[in-house]
Amino acid sequence: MDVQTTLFGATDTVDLDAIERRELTEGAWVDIARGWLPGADDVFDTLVRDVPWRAERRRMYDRMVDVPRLVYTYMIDEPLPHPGLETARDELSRHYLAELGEPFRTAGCCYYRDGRDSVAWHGDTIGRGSTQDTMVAIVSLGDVRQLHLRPRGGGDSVKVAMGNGDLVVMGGSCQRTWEHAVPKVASAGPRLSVQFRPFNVF
Ligand SMILES: O=C(O)CCC(=O)C(=O)O
Ligand SMILES: [Fe+2]
Repeated sequence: MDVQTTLFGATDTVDLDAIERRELTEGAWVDIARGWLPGADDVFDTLVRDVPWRAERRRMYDRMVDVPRLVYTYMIDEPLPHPGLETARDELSRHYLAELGEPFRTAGCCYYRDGRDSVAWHGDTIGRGSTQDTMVAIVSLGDVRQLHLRPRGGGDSVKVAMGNGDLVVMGGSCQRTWEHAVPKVASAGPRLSVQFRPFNVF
């Protein structure tokens, strides 16, 4: 019996055969695998309960504003709050090793409580993402939200729905040549995002 079979039962394994790649411009791409994470409902419940969620405030020009989502980042070697996430990270590391050249090490978590929570346009360019190709692998849990992507130089944007258990991987030059956002919506239930990143990519 392999680890995945032990954790999730014989029919539930983390299957990366069903990934579809969408090439963007300038060497950026997104991989999408729908319903990828086994036991997504259980992972959602556990994360809502057990992640030490933090509300952050940021300086915006001359005033402090609430960051419109709750966050917590599991750093290198910090145990993850659900075994399914450890399996997912290790399976992603194995699947992408030849292309990425290193494993996924950290897990950033975001909690979008309702449609008012969001993340503004940005690239994950703290650390190496500003100069090197890298990957950010997102596992989405809970209600559906849209990941919007747009080329930094201008051009058509791309919208990717992220539903419960879906995997969306941004790769290649995506963090430095494109930006991404999760816009506010009129109505949405809670959604969690877990972003696996290699060392020194934030
Ligand atoms: O909610 C998401 O899936 C994306 C979050 C994100 O882009 C980030 O935290 O850098
Ligand atoms: Fe991001």
